[in-house]
Amino acid sequence: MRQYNFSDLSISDIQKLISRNADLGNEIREKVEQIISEVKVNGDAALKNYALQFDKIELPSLFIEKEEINQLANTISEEVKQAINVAYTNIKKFHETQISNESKIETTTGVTCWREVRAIERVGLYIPGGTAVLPSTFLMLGIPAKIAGCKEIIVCSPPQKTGSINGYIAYVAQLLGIDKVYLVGGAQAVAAMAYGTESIPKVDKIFGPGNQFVTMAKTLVQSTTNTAIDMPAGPSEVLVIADETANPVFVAADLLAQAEHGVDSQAVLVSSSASIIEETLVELEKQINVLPRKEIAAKAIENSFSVLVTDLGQAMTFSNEYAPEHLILATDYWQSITPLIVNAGSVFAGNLTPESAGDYASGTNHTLPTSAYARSYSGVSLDSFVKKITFQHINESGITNLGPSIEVLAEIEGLQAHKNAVTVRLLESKG
Ligand SMILES: NC(=O)c1ccc[n+]([C@@H]2O[C@H](COP(=O)([O-])OP(=O)(O)OC[C@H]3O[C@@H](n4cnc5c(N)ncnc54)[C@H](O)[C@@H]3O)[C@@H](O)[C@H]2O)c1
Ligand SMILES: N[C@H](CO)Cc1c[nH]c[nH+]1
Ligand SMILES: [Zn+2]
Repeated sequence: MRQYNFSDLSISDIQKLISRNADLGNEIREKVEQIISEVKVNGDAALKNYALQFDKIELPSLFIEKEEINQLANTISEEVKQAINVAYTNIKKFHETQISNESKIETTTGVTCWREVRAIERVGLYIPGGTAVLPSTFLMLGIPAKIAGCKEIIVCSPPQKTGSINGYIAYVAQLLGIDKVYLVGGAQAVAAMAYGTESIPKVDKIFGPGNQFVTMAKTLVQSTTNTAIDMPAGPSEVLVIADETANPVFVAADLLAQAEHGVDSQAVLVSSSASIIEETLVELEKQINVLPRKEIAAKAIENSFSVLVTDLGQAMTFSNEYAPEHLILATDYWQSITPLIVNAGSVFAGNLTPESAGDYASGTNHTLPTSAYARSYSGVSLDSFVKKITFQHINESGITNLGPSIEVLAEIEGLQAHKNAVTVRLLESKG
């Protein structure tokens, strides 16, 4: 982990730190463009070839259905089912609070405006399954999709060594009432959902996190098809703000929790205490050695850094520039700095709040913007699965009241037909 002192950093140093590993872009873009065009032209055949090439599996069928899903779901222990049920309940509770209930407004006499919510009809959920299979991501995407009432929910996840999905993914599918899962991963899954293949229907919007191939594919199909995406949700990252009240054992554990996701993950420590930084570095060494994914975590930590700041205010300045996917406030004084937060995907407040809680089971969604997209995007929520359609109704007093203003505005824009659409009604209502 590289170490910096905030007061020694120039603006361009800060820009460099904030850019993460953006220089990987071009090479990955070319590869992903190639995958997308192959899927567009050769459909299912291309998907089977990529399963062989990247996942090392020969697939007789690109999907599994209800019977096999139920059999696989039965293979998991009661203890795991219970834990998944706890997560399911909390995530559902939190997302149900997001059901919107807007009222109609009469903006001026006789003119009523309102919005009505409609579910996006066909959604595609990408559940990562490369270096780790993530049933938790299935909960995070499937629950709001179901609450929203999406008619068709297409689920893609990379095939496992068994040529199928694992029992945990199957159990979540069963809980959500999803009867089909496509065994397709990576950029090819995104291409399939954006263009459609013989087996996989084209969807209106693609959701879900993934590695750099998945994230690049989402970004590309968004600009070349009419399929939307949730957001760029790439390699996981965390920024921990720690003061002298922080516990270095907890801080190191939180940094490693995101570092173990992938070699391209970033774990950033911003602290007003030099000794907390030192002790955390020692803890990192200790804790990393017992991790099964220690090689991955070690690479990510190597690509990560710490910044020594003068106080919590300066820590927040850096954090807002970095715009982390996850922001942990490892301080007893967290309430004093939450008003200063401008950019973050999700915030974990106080020393007893591990980021893992949000990853799994507290209720908030873990599909969040990475690579500084937290500056402009929110994480996935119920809103991501719906459209809000505006309506208006104008009665006779409304057109009499508002019509003349519309006529003037149309006139100054030189749009006579717009003006006429009002004038003919005004003439009619005057009799
Ligand atoms: N931002 C978020 O909200 C969030 C949430 C969960 C996970 N994540 C991130 O998701 C990522 C999951 O990545 P993963 O790799 O484990 O799973 P993944 O499912 O995203 O990717 C696996 C697929 O990548 C493709 N692939 C692998 N190597 C390739 C290559 N050389 N060329 C082309 N395609 C290739 C294969 O098709 C494989 O099936 C991690 O980076 C994790 O940090 C982010
Ligand atoms: N931390 C990931 C989001 O960046 C989500 C996740 C899934 N499982 C564990 N963690
Ligand atoms: Zn995680």
